Amino acid sequence: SWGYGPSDGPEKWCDGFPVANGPRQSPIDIIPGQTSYDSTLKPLKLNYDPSNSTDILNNGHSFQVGFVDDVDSSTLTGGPITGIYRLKQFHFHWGASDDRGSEHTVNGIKFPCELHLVHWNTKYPSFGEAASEPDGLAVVGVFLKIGAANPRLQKVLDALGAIKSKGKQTTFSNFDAKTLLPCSLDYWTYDGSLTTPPLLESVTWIVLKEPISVSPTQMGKFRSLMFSGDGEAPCCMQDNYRPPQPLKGRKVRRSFK
Ligand SMILES: COc1cc2c3c(ccc2cc1OS(N)(=O)=O)[C@@H]1CC[C@H](OS(N)(=O)=O)[C@@]1(C)C=C3
Ligand SMILES: [Zn+2]
Repeated sequence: SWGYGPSDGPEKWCDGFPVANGPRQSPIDIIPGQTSYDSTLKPLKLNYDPSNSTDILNNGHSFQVGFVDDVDSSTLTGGPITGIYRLKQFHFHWGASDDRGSEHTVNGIKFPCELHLVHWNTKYPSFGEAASEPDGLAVVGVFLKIGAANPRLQKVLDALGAIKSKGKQTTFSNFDAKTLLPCSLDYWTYDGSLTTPPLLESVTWIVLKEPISVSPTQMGKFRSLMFSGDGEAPCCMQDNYRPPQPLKGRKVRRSFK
């Protein structure tokens, strides 16, 4: 299957997933001077119920915190989307060193890490089905910038010891995903795709302008995870990011002046 190495990484994904060369692939380089302010964009409304995180899983590509998504308890509304989208999971992408790791870039600048909060449109019966619809998913992207240690991240990072290798999973309850968001919800938005296979072109991307902080020590904790499973040749989980893809004429709008 696919990965982030020289033989199975982003340059090879088009072999198994031809949509990799499609018209609305993600991530992209965001060039603020080329975005257009859209006064009709609504404020983002993120109503996350802290009690419905369920588990934390090393899926061999990243780690993800899952949420109960059979009721409208953790939802995204407003912003560029219509209707109600439910939070399914959040996960991160990061680098082997602090000079890279984010998927979206801003004026070509890479951040050391990027958080993705994945939501699906409740007009469809499930995440899996929504994932193949052009308006099926909405992912909120948050950049992490090197600075002071972020206490909001610590509970997540302290759980990583229990899911070091691929396939490991443990319960992770009462985590309020809202605490990971920056003060400002100003955002850029564009039509894109999943950034990992199956690379489906079903995502309305909502990338927050304001980053949250992470310390170098905390970044080290991300890199202590393994792509590999127990009994496999150990391989550190790092550089699990797809580089920016061609814009192909897409417009990027912004919610702020
Ligand atoms: C399409 O069915 C599944 C897709 C899954 C995916 C992921 C995780 C689980 C998936 C499960 C799928 O099948 S299912 N069981 O939900 O029907 C990826 C995690 C990283 C990536 O998110 S990103 N970077 O694009 O924002 C995800 C959400 C992409 C697909
Ligand atoms: Zn992601």
